[in-house]
Amino acid sequence: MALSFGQHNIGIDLGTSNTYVYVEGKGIVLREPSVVARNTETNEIIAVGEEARDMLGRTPASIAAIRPMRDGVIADYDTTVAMISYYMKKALGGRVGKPFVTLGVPAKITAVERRAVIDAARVAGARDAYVLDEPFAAAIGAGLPVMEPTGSMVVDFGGGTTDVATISLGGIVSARSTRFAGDKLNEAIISYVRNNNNLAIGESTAERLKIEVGTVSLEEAKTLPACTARGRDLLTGLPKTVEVPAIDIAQAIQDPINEIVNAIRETLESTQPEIAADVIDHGMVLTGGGAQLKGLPEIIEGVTKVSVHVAEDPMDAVVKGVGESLKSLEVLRRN
Ligand SMILES: Nc1ncnc2c1ncn2[C@@H]1O[C@H](COP(=O)(O)OP(=O)(O)OP(=O)(O)O)[C@@H](O)[C@H]1O
Repeated sequence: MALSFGQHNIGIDLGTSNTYVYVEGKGIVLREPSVVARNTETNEIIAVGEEARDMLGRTPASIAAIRPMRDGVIADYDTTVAMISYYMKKALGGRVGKPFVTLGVPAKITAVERRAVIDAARVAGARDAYVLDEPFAAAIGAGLPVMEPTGSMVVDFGGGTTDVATISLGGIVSARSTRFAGDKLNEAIISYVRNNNNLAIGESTAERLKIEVGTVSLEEAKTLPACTARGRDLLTGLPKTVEVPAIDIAQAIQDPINEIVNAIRETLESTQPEIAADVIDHGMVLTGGGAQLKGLPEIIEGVTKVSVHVAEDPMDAVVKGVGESLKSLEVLRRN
């Protein structure tokens, strides 16, 4: 679409864990955590992004560090508006004029949840807003031939949802969305360490342990060093440090990983035969932060017998795809 002076198109991956922003003509300009810190009395915004993330689990009564997105959808509308508005201004720098905004959303959310994302972007200052299904965007971002008469399969393993979809001829053929994703892995680690080490740890510590170990393979985990976890001893109530073996972390995340592998298997089972045949030929592509877990492609291949590839820069795939789609914004606007 030809833009007149002062108009800009931007694409946003409004994720449960991270928000990425793409500005047409510039590419990805911002990658920040989806966290906002507010003063609990005045509601004033104190920090957004990394600075706010560092406050998670460490705030006094006067400050609330909030993750406004949960399970892929808006959980706190006003805070989401404030976050989008902040990131839009940051991404556009001093540029004037309201942008057209396209946002990625999980494929299986309700019409009301979709509407809330569009409204939030408009209230945050968008001239107008559109949404694009995240697995479709991820497939574009991963370079899959989404417009061709051939079946492609993508698994977008994010923080709040894992979206699984088969795509052909510019549309989603079948999709599944499960809330088993990065946050559920963190919850599983918190509960494992609580039960095995009598230690209460926070979300950020669980996230660090998961990324440090970085594997779902029990064999590989046996070869890795233990991780240090600090938290509150549940027996004495005092601060404590423990060494958690890597195998414990890999073990802790087995159940949610199995749920994700099941969602992939079920999607394949409900796929039309021609699409299934294409997927066998080309394999499936993993995107999102969770795609970086080592051993995951092998587990999925073992269950589905389909080859699995991890996209280049898997966390950028959705925003890249949304960015690519801005070129067809005229089509989105007409629809
Ligand atoms: N190296 C890594 N190994 C394992 N998990 C990782 C790694 N890096 C990031 N993650 C996880 O990926 C998730 C974030 O991924 P991503 O930014 O793609 O999700 P999101 O877009 O915010 O979420 P959603 O799409 O579900 O709304 C977090 O749960 C994070 O812990």
